Amino acid sequence: MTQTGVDHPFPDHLFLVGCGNMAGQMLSRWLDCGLDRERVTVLRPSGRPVTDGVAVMTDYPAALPAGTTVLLGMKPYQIADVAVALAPLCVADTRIVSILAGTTLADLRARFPVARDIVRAMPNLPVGLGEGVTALFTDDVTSAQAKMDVAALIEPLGLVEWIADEALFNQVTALSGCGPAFLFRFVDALAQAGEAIGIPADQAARMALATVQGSANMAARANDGPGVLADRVASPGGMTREGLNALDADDRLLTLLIDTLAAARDRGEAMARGA
Ligand SMILES: NC(=O)C1=CN([C@@H]2O[C@H](COP(=O)(O)OP(=O)(O)OC[C@H]3O[C@@H](n4cnc5c(N)ncnc54)[C@H](OP(=O)(O)O)[C@@H]3O)[C@@H](O)[C@H]2O)C=CC1
Ligand SMILES: O=C(O)[C@@H]1CCC=N1
Repeated sequence: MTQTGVDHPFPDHLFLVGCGNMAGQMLSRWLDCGLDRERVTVLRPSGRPVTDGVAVMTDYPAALPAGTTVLLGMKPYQIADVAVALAPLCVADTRIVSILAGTTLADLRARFPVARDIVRAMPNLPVGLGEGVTALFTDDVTSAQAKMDVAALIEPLGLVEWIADEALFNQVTALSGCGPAFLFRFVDALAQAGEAIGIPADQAARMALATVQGSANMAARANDGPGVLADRVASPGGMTREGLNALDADDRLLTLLIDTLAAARDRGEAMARGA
């Protein structure tokens, strides 16, 4: 890695295969952090521009520049077609970072046999703000230098967590990769619940979102865990305790969330089996 952004080391060249919702957020953050646009190429079938100065192609180049890191950012089921075109362009030091859900490292190694350094990454959408979570996994074939360089690339996106056991990758994806969707649902439900008990809809929506935002920021800065913070809102004999009692009855919320994460995890496992 030779190009240095404001504070961050970036690869000599970044080749994004797909640049939709997720890879687009990653790229946006990297550009904000000083990634040189001339060192980025995006391949996307639509050919839609990404942003000024970033080259967009609709087909593969004849070769990849030396020191390229490839970000696989298309849909997981497209890996077969992508690999047929991309694998011949890879050399031993082409680095591959895959954000494909449910696509194992073994699968990637089989499709890109020449590339030594392959890392699975599971980001989530707030990476665009530098407030995301990205899980990383690789094996011992990937060099220590590549591990450090990929971690450095991911670091400006937010929290980085290396996962020791790939078997946990679908669980982690369920929690943090899918997590923003679950939280967005919660915000919606909180607003709808407010409306259901009589608050005007637009006001309930604004108040629900601001409550979640402020509370998340507070929890992130607090010395105490969220359980203690919840109890601090609840005055003895007061309103919050009654509400928490409803939420906690028969572990309703916990059970719902376990079911939610398990369903997402199971889908990842099915995708890994090719379903
Ligand atoms: N969305 C999320 O929150 C998260 C997604 N992921 C992973 O990110 C990946 C992309 O998801 P997401 O961004 O939501 O999807 P999008 O549909 O938003 O983006 C898919 C991208 O792939 C491009 N594409 C389509 N067909 C091909 C092809 N044959 N070859 C190369 N590129 C192609 C599309 O091109 P075009 O722009 O021209 O349409 C688009 O840029 C998935 O593998 C998913 O598992 C991981 C974590 C979170
Ligand atoms: O829904 C998906 O499959 C991807 C993985 C995590 C978020 N989106």
